[in-house]
Amino acid sequence: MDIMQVIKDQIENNDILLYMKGSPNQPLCGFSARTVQAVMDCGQKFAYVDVLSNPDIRSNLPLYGNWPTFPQLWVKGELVGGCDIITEMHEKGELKPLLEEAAPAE
Ligand SMILES: N[C@@H](CCC(=O)N[C@@H](CS)C(=O)NCC(=O)O)C(=O)O
Ligand code: FES
Repeated sequence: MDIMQVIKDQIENNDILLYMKGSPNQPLCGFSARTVQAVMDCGQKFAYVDVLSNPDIRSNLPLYGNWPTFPQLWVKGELVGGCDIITEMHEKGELKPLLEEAAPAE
């Protein structure tokens, strides 16, 4: 499948999706570590893609979303931001309500 279609499917099929370096339990960069910590603090389930083990996604997602770096948090099909934006939103108390709104009701 076309890589842009793979990315589109991932974004459309996961309401909370974090593209990061490494995994939530083992982030492999400080930017990804800080971001995944903020997301985990909010207590909702989320999907992630490790761009270090997916080089095609690493090289093409920046074109897809017009955002050059990782991490990238996508919520309900939209790019919310990277490390700076997500940690700032978390500090302001804005991240948790956004993720609660996006998460499927249990
Ligand atoms: N200011 C950025 C910091 C993230 C950043 O600079 N990421 C770099 C280093 S991890 C990156 O993704 N570079 C492109 C690449 O490694 O493919 C943010 O808020 O997310
Ligand atoms: S991997 Fe070097 S700054 Fe993220």
